[in-house]
Amino acid sequence: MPNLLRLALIQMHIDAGHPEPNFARLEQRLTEAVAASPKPDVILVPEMWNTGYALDRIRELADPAGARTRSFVSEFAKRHGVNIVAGSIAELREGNDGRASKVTNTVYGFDRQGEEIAEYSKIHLFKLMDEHLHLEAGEKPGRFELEGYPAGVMICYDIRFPELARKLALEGAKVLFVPAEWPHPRLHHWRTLLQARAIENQMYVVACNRTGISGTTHFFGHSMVIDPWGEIVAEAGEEETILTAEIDLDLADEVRGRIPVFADRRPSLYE
Ligand SMILES: O=C(O)CCC(=O)C(=O)O
Repeated sequence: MPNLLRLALIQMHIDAGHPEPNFARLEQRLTEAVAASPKPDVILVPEMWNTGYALDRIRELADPAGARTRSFVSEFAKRHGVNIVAGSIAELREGNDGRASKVTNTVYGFDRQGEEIAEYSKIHLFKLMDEHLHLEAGEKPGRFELEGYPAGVMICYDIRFPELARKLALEGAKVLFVPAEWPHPRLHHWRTLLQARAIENQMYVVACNRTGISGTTHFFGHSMVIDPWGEIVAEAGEEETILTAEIDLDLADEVRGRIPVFADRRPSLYE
């Protein structure tokens, strides 16, 4: 029996430095997404959707312990019986034992019962946008279970690190979720890297990018769903939209059987 999952990717504008309109916009988009027929099984949201890249004020803007985000997403997921991979947000973490608080770029996953099933903080901070000056990097990969299927999550710049995607695939992930804020002029990097991660790891890649302009930075959307053979199943343009697609997770096993990359690896020579 095919393991079908219907996806909805919320490609939306984000107001940098203004969490209130961002919460309101996301609630509206989530409501639109679950009103569709058929209803999605999984919803994916872009990176840093609560604050955008207002890094100079990120400490005052970040969500303390992610509490507001967690309760909002958990409640929505439960009310509508839908899984949500909730973007990522700027989360303020209080330091223990007198250590200073820190801000992380963190994604949470919630299941249809509203239970938290994933938490991952971006491992590779993007120096070109000064992330490393304001945020603290995560320390562990984002492998989780989604309705019994092995899945993984990486955030934006992380997709430039094939080792991380490979690790998740080796741990069984058949689908990789990628929330992002990826701007022009690097559309060809975005598309090529996402396709490469799908082809080399023989897994679905589901990537949701923001859209709109923030300061001088122009985000291009182009959220994508790519199958384990590298075919683009769905791709958005540059406008706000909800991109939908249906995926069959059995295809990952079929492709892995067709070209047995994982069986043919010789890690002793290159790891
Ligand atoms: O790697 C890139 O070109 C974009 C990465 C990025 O914008 C981010 O990680 O926020």
